[in-house]
Amino acid sequence: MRHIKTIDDITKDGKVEFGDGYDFVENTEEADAILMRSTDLHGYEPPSSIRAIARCGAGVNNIPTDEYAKRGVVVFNSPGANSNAVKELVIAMLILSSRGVVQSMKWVRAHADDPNILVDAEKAKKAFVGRELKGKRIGVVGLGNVGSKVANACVDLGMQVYGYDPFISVEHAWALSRDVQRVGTLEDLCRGCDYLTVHVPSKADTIGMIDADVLGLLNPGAVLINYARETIVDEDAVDAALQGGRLSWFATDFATPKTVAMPNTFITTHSGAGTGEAEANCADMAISELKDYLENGNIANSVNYPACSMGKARAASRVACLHANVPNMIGQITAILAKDNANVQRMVNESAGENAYTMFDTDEHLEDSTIDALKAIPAVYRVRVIK
Ligand SMILES: NC(=O)c1ccc[n+]([C@@H]2O[C@H](COP(=O)([O-])OP(=O)(O)OC[C@H]3O[C@@H](n4cnc5c(N)ncnc54)[C@H](O)[C@@H]3O)[C@@H](O)[C@H]2O)c1
Ligand SMILES: O=C(O)CC[C@@H](O)C(=O)O
Repeated sequence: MRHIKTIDDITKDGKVEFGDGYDFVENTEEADAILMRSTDLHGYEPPSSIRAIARCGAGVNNIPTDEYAKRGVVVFNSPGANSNAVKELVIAMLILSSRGVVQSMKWVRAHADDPNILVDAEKAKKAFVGRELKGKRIGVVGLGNVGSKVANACVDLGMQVYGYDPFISVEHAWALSRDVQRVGTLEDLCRGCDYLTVHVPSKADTIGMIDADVLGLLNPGAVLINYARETIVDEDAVDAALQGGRLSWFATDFATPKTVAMPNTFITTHSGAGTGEAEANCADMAISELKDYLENGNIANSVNYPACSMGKARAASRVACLHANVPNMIGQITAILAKDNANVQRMVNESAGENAYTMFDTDEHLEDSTIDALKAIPAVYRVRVIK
């Protein structure tokens, strides 16, 4: 039996199914893996029983992924699984910030007792006249799972769409409409935009990237949309731009003490991914990643270890070593296996950044002393006997 600890409400209806051979535990010390969403794990040291953590969602800025890699804990996310949900809410924010929808609905509620409301509403409506999205210029920062979908949807709305992503993947470049014009700098993206929407992860080069200089390049009365992370915008600069009229509206998914005090905001409760479909997609992806890792040692969609697959574990034994990406690791591992006279059927070594993963199948089970010798290699973080 493998044991799973869940943190956060994974799905609204509570449905989280791993199937036969798994159960859920309260005590993390008894768990093999953690399934989670947005809880901040910085400062939290997982017990040694934890071999993997799967984040249902895209952003992993709530998890110290580098530190966990060095403890031999593989962190997964669920890329793209909630991107349609975010795209739809971003489109809603484009419309809400352009058409006075909320203000007009508020007027109706406030005049609910007016017996002539039908006639008076006709007079009131001129206060809520908006503008159309068609023909307006939008800049999309980050053209990954969410940004590429938002950009394509904006093309369909007849907008002039510009995109900026120096690290765009081949997959997303292919998915992007040919009507999205890519630019090489954030400044070129922002110059003359009526709308700016941000879809990048929170990391060193994106924190505070939407600052006073960038905002100053937008057209007066522009709209800023942030459904990525609160850290990406300089909140003081956004506040000043709203007060000074450079921005007419700021739509954000992050209710920080500063954003809630700003004028002209649409603020939601980190609800970009808040649909039953997105929750189920994220949970399904995260669960299958954890199961394949726990049962077969395969890694897909990890944010701190390389992708690696040897299919189902069918040989007598399968062992995985999580280690630093340094020279002579394979040499050291095979030398230890040779001492045990182990016959290796297959071996795979993959690396990503500072970390690497070596997995092999053998004809027979290795001696305990062999496993201990592998663990004793200085750059090895963890050795797993999967089978
Ligand atoms: N509000 C929500 O509920 C919600 C839901 C999903 C994602 N998000 C946030 O949105 C972010 C994006 O989500 P995604 O699924 O599209 O992720 P993704 O990884 O598919 O795409 C991110 C894109 O940003 C690009 N990028 C990275 N650094 C950049 C930089 N300095 N300048 C420009 N582009 C850069 C990457 O190349 C990538 O294409 C996530 O990291 C997460 O923080 C929020
Ligand atoms: O888990 C959530 O509700 C939000 C997830 C979202 O922010 C993400 O990064 O995918």
